[in-house]
Amino acid sequence: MARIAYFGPEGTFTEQAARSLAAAGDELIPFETVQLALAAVRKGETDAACVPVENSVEGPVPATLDTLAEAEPLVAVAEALLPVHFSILARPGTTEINTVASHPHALAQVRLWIEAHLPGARPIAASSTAAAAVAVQAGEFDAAVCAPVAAEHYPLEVRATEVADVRDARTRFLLVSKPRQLPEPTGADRTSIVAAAANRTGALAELLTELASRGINLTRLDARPSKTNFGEYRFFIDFEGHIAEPRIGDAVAALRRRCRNVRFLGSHPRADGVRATVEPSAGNADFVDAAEWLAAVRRGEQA
Ligand SMILES: O=C(O)C(=O)Cc1ccccc1
Repeated sequence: MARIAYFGPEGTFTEQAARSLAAAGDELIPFETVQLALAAVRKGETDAACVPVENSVEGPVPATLDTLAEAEPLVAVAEALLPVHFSILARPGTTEINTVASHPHALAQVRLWIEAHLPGARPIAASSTAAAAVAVQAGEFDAAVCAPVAAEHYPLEVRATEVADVRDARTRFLLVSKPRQLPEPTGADRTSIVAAAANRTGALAELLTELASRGINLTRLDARPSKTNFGEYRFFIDFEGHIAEPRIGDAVAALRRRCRNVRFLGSHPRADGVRATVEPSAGNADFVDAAEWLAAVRRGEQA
């Protein structure tokens, strides 16, 4: 039985994601921020943490990326992909809605709906969708934009369901733990790293070329400021494949050679099950064959 921290409070999308990743009997423990959920794993208070990492409409979740890049290393061991549509909750009897609170990612995804259905209502940023529900319950705001499950946790009235400006929006969540034995490769895996490229002409292009030349398909590239030197960036790179595979290991070792700093953020099965596309001559068998041939040449057994 594992203890799993999640970005809460109860009723967030992240709780839904954590439930989908947890095994029977695991204990789920809410934390008010992404940083606190990840700190709980680092301190050993929990075995893992579930946090949002990217949204198909709003892009990366900066708190997650920055916290994974700093302090003691953590690695993603699994991921979940949730469809994201929202319920609008209000206290029973509320007639006028002047303020609508939610997580900034949620507000950004219902801006048009609010303009059309609650004209003039002021959007208010809350730490999470469920924190907005708590604030509405306390009378601080009139309505909250929430995950559908929030209606089961808070005594609020559901005013609208299936709200979303963009159909089929999705958010990807990570289950993160201290570095430990990696999940087995499945053929449909994702590897994540964060790299501080040297501050010189072509440094990022060189990193990407290390991946491209080994036929590795990127699934995400985000730049975040290093925070210490203005104009210096960290690059978060996700790509298809598992670090146990020769071609992926070869590429990550090349990045380690080239960069001031590389941190491995995990290899795990993709939630969408999409198998890696491998270019001709860039398959694992090709890398193994080339390494065996080279070893034989070096032993003087082949030319
Ligand atoms: O606030 C939440 O419920 C979260 O889990 C973060 C989030 C916010 C908006 C869309 C998806 C996830």
